[in-house]
Amino acid sequence: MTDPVTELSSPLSLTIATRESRLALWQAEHVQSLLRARGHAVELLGMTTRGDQILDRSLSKVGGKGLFVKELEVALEEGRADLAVHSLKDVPMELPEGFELACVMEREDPRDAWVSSSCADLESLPLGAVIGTSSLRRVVLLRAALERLGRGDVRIEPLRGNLDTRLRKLDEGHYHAIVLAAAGLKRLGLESRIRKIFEPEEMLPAAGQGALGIELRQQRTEVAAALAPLAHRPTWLAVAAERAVSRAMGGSCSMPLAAHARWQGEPLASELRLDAAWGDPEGRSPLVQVHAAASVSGLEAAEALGRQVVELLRQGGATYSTEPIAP
Ligand SMILES: NCc1[nH]cc(CCC(=O)O)c1CC(=O)O
Repeated sequence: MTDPVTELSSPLSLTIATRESRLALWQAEHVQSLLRARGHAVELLGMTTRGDQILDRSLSKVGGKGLFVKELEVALEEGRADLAVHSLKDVPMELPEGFELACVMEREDPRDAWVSSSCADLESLPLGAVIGTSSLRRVVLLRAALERLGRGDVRIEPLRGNLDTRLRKLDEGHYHAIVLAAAGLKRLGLESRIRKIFEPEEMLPAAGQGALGIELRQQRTEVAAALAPLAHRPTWLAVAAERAVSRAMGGSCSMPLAAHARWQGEPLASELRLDAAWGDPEGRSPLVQVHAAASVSGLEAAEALGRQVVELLRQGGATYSTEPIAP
């Protein structure tokens, strides 16, 4: 009997463009090993992106759209690499002409994690405590949670840098606690740093959080065929619904927007429930939180669910981002 894998796609020689943070390298190496196991020869091409260089300012102030992916796309365009592996959360809603998201892989834990050595949770923060995060989504969700607890004394301060940098800044005592994606910590073997996982009800994740996406040039059909076995349809449809929300809200990762989809039972066979939350960055109006559910068997239905949730967000008072995106 012939191997079904080699029948489907003959062995290719592939190069993966990747950022050089520890998390990006882990993700690229993960895809590299999966492709190697299927008989392909796979090399990595490490590169630095603008997003990696900006360490002193909050990304939302810089104009976060695509800061982590542009250089990788140039490498694909120039034929120096065949594919790029991204945290889907960092991938802009609209890819540039000629590029496609060819493969969405099975999602890691999509939730946010509370990291602190001194405090078990929000409730046990001392008076005047400082939490570190620069994500506008986390800021508005934390503010809402702190307000519910009557903890107007707690401050939220900017925190930037890759995972190791952020953990170091916590350990140096600049913050009582920080909030990070559980997926990144787990991938880097730092799960023991997680003090508490926020359930989506407490802190709704960002669109695409925990999922990996593989980008390539359109018309590289032989590369797309090689990636097909790595795709995970339940994740793909869930993140398609989430990303439809971000897209319709004009969103990037620099928006105070959360969108999270979950299969209510067996993936694909049950309804997909999509939750979204939008916060006023200036904190003048309360958080808008909505959800809807539907049977979703394909991309059309997933995106329709996303648009339905956007309609609910708008009815609740959420506004589009109309700010121009800084270069
Ligand atoms: N914006 C940075 C970023 N992009 C993806 C992840 C984590 C891994 C993931 O969501 O897949 C992180 C770090 C974080 O938010 O803590």
